[in-house]
Amino acid sequence: MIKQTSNGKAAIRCENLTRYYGDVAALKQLNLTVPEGSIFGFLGRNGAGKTTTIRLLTGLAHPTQGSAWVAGVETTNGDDSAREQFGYLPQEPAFYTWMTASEFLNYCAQIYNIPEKQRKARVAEILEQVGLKEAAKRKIAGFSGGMRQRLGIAQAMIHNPPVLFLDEPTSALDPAGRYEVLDMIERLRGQVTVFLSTHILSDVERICDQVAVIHKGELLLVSDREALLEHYASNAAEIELDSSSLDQLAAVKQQLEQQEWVSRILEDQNVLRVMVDDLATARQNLLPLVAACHLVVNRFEWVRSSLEEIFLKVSE
Ligand SMILES: Nc1ncnc2c1ncn2[C@@H]1O[C@H](COP(=O)(O)OP(=O)(O)OP(=O)(O)O)[C@@H](O)[C@H]1O
Repeated sequence: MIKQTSNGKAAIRCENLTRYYGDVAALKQLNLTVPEGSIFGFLGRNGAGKTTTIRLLTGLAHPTQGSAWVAGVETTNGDDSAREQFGYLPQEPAFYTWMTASEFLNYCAQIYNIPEKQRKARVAEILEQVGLKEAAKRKIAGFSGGMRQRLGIAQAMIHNPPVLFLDEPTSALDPAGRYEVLDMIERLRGQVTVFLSTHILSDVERICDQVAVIHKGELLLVSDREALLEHYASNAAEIELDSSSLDQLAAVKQQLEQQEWVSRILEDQNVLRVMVDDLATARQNLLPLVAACHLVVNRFEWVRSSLEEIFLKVSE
């Protein structure tokens, strides 16, 4: 497993965390340390065990085995003493949509026993922080997906916890909504520790300092993002074909797959990403091979691995 550097105290820690649902092992023997102040990406396909992990780490579900701590307070001992230490945004958050954003947050502040005198100021502060100040008096019913998720993050942060758990905060959003939510999360860097589960690799690649990959309830790797990319860095060439050559794509792909030095080919519309094991041989042979197919190529470049390739490699 690649080394995960530790920069001081752990914001989240668990030992042998395990959960069975009947015969289904939703999570097996998870040992994890999330450094304080990091944006931690918890990456896995649907059904990998992400929600189960978050529910166990926050004490919302009970483990079959193992223990967990958030900000040094145990969450798996059956009481709610750790409640103040974290905020949680579920995968499908529910809102009272007839309320305005500030009414809703005021209500959340009451649940957390924030004294009445401080509530108004806290609500105004958090609305500003998540970029909803202008929408404070608008009813939630009219909010976009991105606005709702930012409001969800505001409710999770209302009591100023040191740790935030966000379960797939971007998966139901369109590209614009994803951008605004990721941008907002990125601005939290250094203020809180963020544990963000997702199946979207580009989100992790964009904002997370640390990455863990979970697959079928098992932790496959945990690493600093850069170390991960470095470790798995394979060389790849991107070939963007002109639309006039698209009908030859399948034939070219087949030819490339037969080469010993090609390890994998990903296809995305008119772009082929050819990953190679032997760079020297590939450099000599790839372009001539493409040229021999009489393709019209708009772009050809050598690139390094993306998280997507790494994910495919480790979760096969
Ligand atoms: N309450 C439950 N009862 C039975 N099985 C469950 C329960 N909750 C989760 N599971 C099973 O545990 C496994 C992990 O589910 P989990 O919801 O944690 O995955 P996930 O990575 O969050 O996926 P998704 O993004 O689809 O929610 C799955 O096989 C799921 O069917």
